[in-house]
Amino acid sequence: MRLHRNLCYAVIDGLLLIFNEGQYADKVIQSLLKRDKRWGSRDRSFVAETTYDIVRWKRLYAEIADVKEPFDRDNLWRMFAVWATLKGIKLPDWKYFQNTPTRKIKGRFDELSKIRKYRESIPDWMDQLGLQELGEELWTKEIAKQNEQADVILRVNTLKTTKEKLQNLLFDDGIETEFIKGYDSALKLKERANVFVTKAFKDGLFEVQDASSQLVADFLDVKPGMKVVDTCAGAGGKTLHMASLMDNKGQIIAMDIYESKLKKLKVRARRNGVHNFDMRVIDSTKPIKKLYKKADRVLIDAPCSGLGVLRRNPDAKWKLEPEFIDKIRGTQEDVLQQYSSMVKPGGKLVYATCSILPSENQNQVAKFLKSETGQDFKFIKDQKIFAHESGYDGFYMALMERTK
Ligand SMILES: C[S@@+](CC[C@H](N)C(=O)[O-])C[C@H]1O[C@@H](n2cnc3c(N)ncnc32)[C@H](O)[C@@H]1O
Repeated sequence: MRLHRNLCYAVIDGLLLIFNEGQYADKVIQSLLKRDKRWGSRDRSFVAETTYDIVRWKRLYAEIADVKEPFDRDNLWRMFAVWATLKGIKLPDWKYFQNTPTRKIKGRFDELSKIRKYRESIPDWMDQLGLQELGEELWTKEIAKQNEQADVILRVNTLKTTKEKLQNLLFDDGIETEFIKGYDSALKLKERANVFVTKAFKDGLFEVQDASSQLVADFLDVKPGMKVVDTCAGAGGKTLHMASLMDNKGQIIAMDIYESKLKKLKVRARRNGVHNFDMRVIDSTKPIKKLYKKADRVLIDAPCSGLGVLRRNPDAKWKLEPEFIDKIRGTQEDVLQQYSSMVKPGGKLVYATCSILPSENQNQVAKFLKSETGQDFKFIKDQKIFAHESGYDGFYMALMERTK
């Protein structure tokens, strides 16, 4: 591979914004990709993937390059040189790469690879937390997998098409996909591609949604005609999936504390041809009280640390803080207590997170079931999904039923 100067500059500019200005990697990359209309798909994927790679391996590369935060441009060029050297890319004779100690870089890499927190490039606190919650063996395997690039998975919108038809349409656009056993509506891209520019996407024939996340709507066992509350709906990935499983029949009430997120759901729903839903912003306890014991199904897709989805959000390794995880555990407890009240007797409740930590998952469910509110519920089953076992995002889901 030959390095092109303007593409490398774009990566360095992006890293400055992500590391020093605290901007989100996906947003920064999106805007970097608009920089030069002449860039082809290879150039764009170089910028996106190199930036993500250096974000993912920040701690390891900074340690090897012997640079400290806040990084200046020279520091970032040194980290870039580490990235290129470890990838086996020949460094051009630009001033930034003069005197790059190639052999020393490889030696430092071998040395640091013996220590998990450097090898997996994670903060000390995260390594301790993972170890404490999952134990050495599980944590070591999972965090290694969380550093791999995630596949692109589509969820076919069965309101508008079938898996086979969509596969053929995408094939005509040069995008090859395959079915995934055990995931009814999923298509996996054989190679990364920008699927958002396809006519099939604009026509609402699919959404991008990880395979693990696609299991949640099925787990809740929604049926056409039911009254379903999606309490933490956000931009509605799971609302849309449930609507298609319900064949647009019945009612889904999508709630969130942020109106801006629900507005995105509205746009997606229009594209998907979903119309069996209403939206409610949770700005008081009123919308919850109004639905007391009214819902056949309630989904709590709870806010969480996101430690199961580091593959697609590598900058979360640097943005997350242990205090935030403590706070979010409190929110998880609250939402379980409050939102479970909407399930009617005989109705079902799913609590889900994209975390792999027991303290956000099964321990929360156990605490809920022991509480006074939880006395009205019985535990049916749960599923703990680890990326290193499934190949998809780390996830948790628990199914409960209201008995009285
Ligand atoms: C895991 S995300 C939801 C993802 C979404 N269900 C999907 O499938 O695309 C969690 C959501 O919970 C929302 N949230 C945070 N605190 C909340 C609360 N107390 N009540 C309701 N929603 C909350 C966040 O705004 C966020 O959209």
